[in-house]
Amino acid sequence: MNYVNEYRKKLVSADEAVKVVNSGDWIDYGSMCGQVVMLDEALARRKEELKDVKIWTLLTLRRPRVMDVDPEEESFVWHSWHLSAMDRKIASERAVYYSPIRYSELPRYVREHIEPLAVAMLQVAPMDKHGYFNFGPQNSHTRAVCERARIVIVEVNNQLPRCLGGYEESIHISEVDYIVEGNNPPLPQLPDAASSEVDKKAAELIIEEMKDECCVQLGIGGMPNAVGKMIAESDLKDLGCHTEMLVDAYVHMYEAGRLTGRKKNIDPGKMVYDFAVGSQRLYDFIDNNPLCASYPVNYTNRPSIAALNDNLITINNAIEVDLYGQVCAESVGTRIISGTGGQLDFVLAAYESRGGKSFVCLPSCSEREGKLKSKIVPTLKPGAIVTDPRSVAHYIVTEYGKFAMKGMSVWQRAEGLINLAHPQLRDELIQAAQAQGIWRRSNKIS
Ligand SMILES: CC(=O)SCCNC(=O)CCNC(=O)[C@H](O)C(C)(C)COP(=O)(O)OP(=O)(O)OC[C@H]1O[C@@H](n2cnc3c(N)ncnc32)[C@H](O)[C@@H]1OP(=O)(O)O
Ligand SMILES: CCCC(=O)O
Repeated sequence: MNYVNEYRKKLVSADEAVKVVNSGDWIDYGSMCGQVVMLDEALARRKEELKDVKIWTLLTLRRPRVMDVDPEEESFVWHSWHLSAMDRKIASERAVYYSPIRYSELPRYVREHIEPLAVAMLQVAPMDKHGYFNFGPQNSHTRAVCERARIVIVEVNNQLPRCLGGYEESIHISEVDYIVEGNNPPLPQLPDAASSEVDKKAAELIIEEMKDECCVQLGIGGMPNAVGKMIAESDLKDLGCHTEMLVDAYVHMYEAGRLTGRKKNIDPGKMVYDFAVGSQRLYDFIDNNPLCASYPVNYTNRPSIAALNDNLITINNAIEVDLYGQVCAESVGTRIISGTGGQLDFVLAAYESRGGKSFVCLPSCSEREGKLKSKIVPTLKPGAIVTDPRSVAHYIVTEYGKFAMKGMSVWQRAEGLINLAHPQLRDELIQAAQAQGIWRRSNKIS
């Protein structure tokens, strides 16, 4: 079948396409590398005509034009399923409304619980000969959004890698209402940041717990990426990849011969991921690569699926951990930093996996205003969000050690966690533990 005529009929300018948006509408802007660019500029040009257009997105990587033209938030309201560093910056200037959700639940939530969206707009790769537009490196909940929208507008970007499924990695032209040919901006790049000494020490402690053939999930943030790079330099063999976010570290692991996926129980031989953000090297690696399989997040992150892989090792980051073992990975007190994302999904999945282990890693402290501030804290700051309840978190790791706290009593947790704190900050934590009634006389610090 030839789709060229249908393509021509649906092809419009960005200004023409965004005429379908009305005041009060809920619309979706695409996620991550797939957020719209030309359509965003065109919508921003309609600022004076529109009021209260509510925009959904997830993990903003480019500053949207609609935010710049509407500082009073009269025309456009920004909603995110997960905040990126860019969203945090926007949130310091104006409201960004976050919806707390376990990321694995998002496609079903979109399909079954939100009101139909007026418009879904998203970037896609150029149409293939079968009439499909590939979503690029953001499978996520994209297909669910398209199904739930009355009108679908695609903005074609020939820079988007074609990410093979899995499933739900593309949309057919018959399901698209308007096509806009974009100006092909390069993808947002996450620099492959150098690892600190603290990252390296934590990474060594985690790698000691890993064995050949285990399956690796790396979470978002500096430390998990550092662990990934050190895995590439280890002598581990036949590792597998089943992850939400594909990052450069997996390319390092693959190229170093560490990662073959041969022993995975599901999707053997495939690097399974939900979305990818990284350097151009990563985008080139996943492009049309049958080694990689992109899946919606209700496949990658659902604990009962991820856990089908034996020896699932999940490595995520946190902001603070309290002496009871509650993990906060998404706020500093009431100040939102990110979101639950897939962290809880993968903590649950690792424990369900035969031989699996979840690691939440963080530097023991940060230095602010010339003072060391512990990230192991007596209690979380007022308003801090518990990402992983104490009943599910498994290993906590800092540069000073690791502690498997699952099932431990509160006094064992206090001891184990204080041993992960910076040595200069341990005494005050012991005093707090005593005051909280979770320190026994026999407790000791190594
Ligand atoms: C993606 C997957 O594959 S699945 C699951 C992974 N998802 C998750 O874990 C979701 C929640 N986790 C996260 O979002 C991240 O891992 C984080 C936020 C915990 C850490 O990410 P990093 O990029 O390493 O964080 P970083 O150290 O740069 O801190 C982020 C911000 O919080 C601030 N911050 C972090 N800890 C503290 C603290 N204890 N006190 C004050 N501020 C803090 C930093 O200053 C920084 O602020 P800025 O962006 O305004 O400069
Ligand atoms: C998009 C969600 C990212 C995360 O899980 O942290």
